Amino acid sequence: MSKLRVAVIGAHGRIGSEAVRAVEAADDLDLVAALGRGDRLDALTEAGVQVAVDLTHPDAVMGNLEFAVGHGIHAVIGTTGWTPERLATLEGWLAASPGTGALVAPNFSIGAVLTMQFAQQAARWFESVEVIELHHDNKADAPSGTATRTAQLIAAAREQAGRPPQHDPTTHGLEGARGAAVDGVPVHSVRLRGLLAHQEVLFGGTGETLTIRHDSLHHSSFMPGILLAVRTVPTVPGLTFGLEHFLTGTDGLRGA
Ligand SMILES: NC(=O)C1=CN([C@@H]2O[C@H](COP(=O)(O)OP(=O)(O)OC[C@H]3O[C@@H](n4cnc5c(N)ncnc54)[C@H](OP(=O)(O)O)[C@@H]3O)[C@@H](O)[C@H]2O)C=CC1
Ligand SMILES: O=C(O)C1=N[C@H](C(=O)O)C[C@H](O)C1
Repeated sequence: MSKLRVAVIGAHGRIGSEAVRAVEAADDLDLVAALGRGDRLDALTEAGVQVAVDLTHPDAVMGNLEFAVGHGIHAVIGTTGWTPERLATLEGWLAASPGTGALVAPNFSIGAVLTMQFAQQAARWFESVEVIELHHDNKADAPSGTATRTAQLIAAAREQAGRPPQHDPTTHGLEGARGAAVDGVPVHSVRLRGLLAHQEVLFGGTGETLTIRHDSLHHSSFMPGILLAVRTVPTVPGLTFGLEHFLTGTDGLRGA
């Protein structure tokens, strides 16, 4: 069977360089392009790329995707900074390129995906909830894509359960002290040298709290999810948001 022809865009970055190694090590995948800043996107078509993995920057990702999707190249996107408007634009490009698939994944690690699902499950039962995300000190976006998605899922679950908006009695204090409200859920962003990617979801009820914590300790934590996404996205046309939609069995979640 012929190997899937894969490109990594952002190939010299923290996660991109790890993705290059993971794709190279996979028997069924062929890394045919590894693009960094300033490289021409034409290299994707010249190399006959079938799936492009974007791990760049919120300022770069839309241009990369317009080119890739416009040329019928499936896309796996880990780059953050997604807004409803950006997703709608990507959906428009996909609609004009029938058969092309794109997965936008706020987080490729299984633990982070489960954290979001557990948080969604817990949300209906607790009065208070706050999200704390902690990342390395070079991260461009805040809150993280994962924390934003987690808060959105929590807010939707609370609304579905008929929970009223959270009570916040704060009337005095410094701007920002209560974090950023994502759909009404406070999200606090810590940036600290030495960290990689971590998140705590804190729930509070009568006389009890529940904390769900996830830690990505190394960029290898994202690789089984990226490889699963690369292998799956050509079979799922249109836009998919969240790796959970590709997690149909544990057998797909392997390294090389
Ligand atoms: N979904 C997930 O599971 C994960 C997502 N991420 C996300 O991935 C993105 C990258 O993170 P990280 O690796 O830490 O960041 P880095 O800054 O380490 O890497 C980004 C790389 O992309 C390069 N780049 C910038 N613009 C372009 C462009 N137009 N074309 C090609 N390359 C470009 C940068 O080059 P230069 O150095 O010259 O700027 C850099 O080498 C972030 O948005 C981050 O949030 C990260 C980890 C997991
Ligand atoms: O920038 C990072 O490092 C990460 N970005 C993603 C996010 O914003 O959620 C995923 C993970 O947290 C690592």
